[in-house]
Amino acid sequence: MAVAEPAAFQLATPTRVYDNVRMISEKLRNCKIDSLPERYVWPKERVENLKPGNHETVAKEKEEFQNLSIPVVDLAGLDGGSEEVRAKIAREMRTACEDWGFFQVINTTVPTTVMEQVNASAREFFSLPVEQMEKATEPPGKPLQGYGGRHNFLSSEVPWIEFLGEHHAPVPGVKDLAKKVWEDGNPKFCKAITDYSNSVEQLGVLILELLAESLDLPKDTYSQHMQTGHHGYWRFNYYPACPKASQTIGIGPHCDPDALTILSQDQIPGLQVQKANKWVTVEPLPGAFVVNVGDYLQAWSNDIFKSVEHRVLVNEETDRLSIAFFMSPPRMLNIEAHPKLIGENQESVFKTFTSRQYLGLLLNNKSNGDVGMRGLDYMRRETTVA
Ligand SMILES: O=C(O)CCC(=O)C(=O)O
Ligand SMILES: [Fe+2]
Repeated sequence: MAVAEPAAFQLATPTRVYDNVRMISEKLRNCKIDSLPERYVWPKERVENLKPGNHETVAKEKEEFQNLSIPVVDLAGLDGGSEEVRAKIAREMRTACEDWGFFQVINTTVPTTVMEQVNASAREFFSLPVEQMEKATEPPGKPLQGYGGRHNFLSSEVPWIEFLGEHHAPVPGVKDLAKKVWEDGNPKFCKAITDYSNSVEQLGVLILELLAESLDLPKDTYSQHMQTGHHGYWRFNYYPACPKASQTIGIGPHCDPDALTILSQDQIPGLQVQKANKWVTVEPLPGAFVVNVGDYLQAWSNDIFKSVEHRVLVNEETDRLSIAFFMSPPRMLNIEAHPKLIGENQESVFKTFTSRQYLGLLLNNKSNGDVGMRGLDYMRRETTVA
């Protein structure tokens, strides 16, 4: 294995304290400032074709891209127990994961009340005074946990986002997090997140089973790694309205360093997926989840499924909330393709690696899309890591 184990997850630059995006948004709206602070302005070389994330953008794209849109897979047929229907749904997912790396699922078993409660909890958190939200800020060694809102990490330009995230597995972190923010530990908030994480994780397991079946592999090929010691991480992404939406970005282009991501977005468009050199906006569908292949699933599938670059636009008038759940195998598990997917006398496309090594590689800033090479490209057999 050519990639060295990281000493510790480190930030490229020390954290400095700035206004958070909600404060800047308010100052812009009240004309206390008339332009975006420089660190939020993303140069054209780094992000092409920025525009506000709104329904007009979706409508224009539909015309321009001739209705190109990410596939929608309807799970309703699974209830009937028919094997043919299950195989058809699995095939649809496979095609979507090969062609797009993304699809939306509708008619899932995730209860509407669970989604209503978790959305309300996210909104409750992001309406707190900044000082209270910041009680959930983690030290720089944990850049993606707790509350994040005054960014200065990974790149010189910072994204227009506030987030709150924690592990659900292997050890659920929500209670400790809530205790820091609310004196009584907000049991309702903890329950909402726990119920949501459990339901969405179950949906993820089902999708991983269907994807394994679609490749003619045993059903539990991937889902077996989501039973114990696996990582489930939830994150609220909150993008306040930005009057200068064409100058900044909610999340810059990236691929997800996980096996599978399941995302619920509100009805404000913003998520864009790279397809045939175009940024295609994912049209919000009520009750749908956006599912995407992460880097580990691409490796597991021996490059059949694609972990595809995506990014998030912000809206000029309205805030946007998305709730993500990231699923990964245990940190020390060797990630490698099933032998059936590797041709005779051939090697797998990717070297064997663990997610621990992989995250170390990303966080030590070898690659985050910025340096022209994706993290997973470092794991291709033909690549030598310096
Ligand atoms: O907010 C979204 O729609 C997508 C968020 C995302 O890509 C992520 O959290 O990794
Ligand atoms: Fe993502």
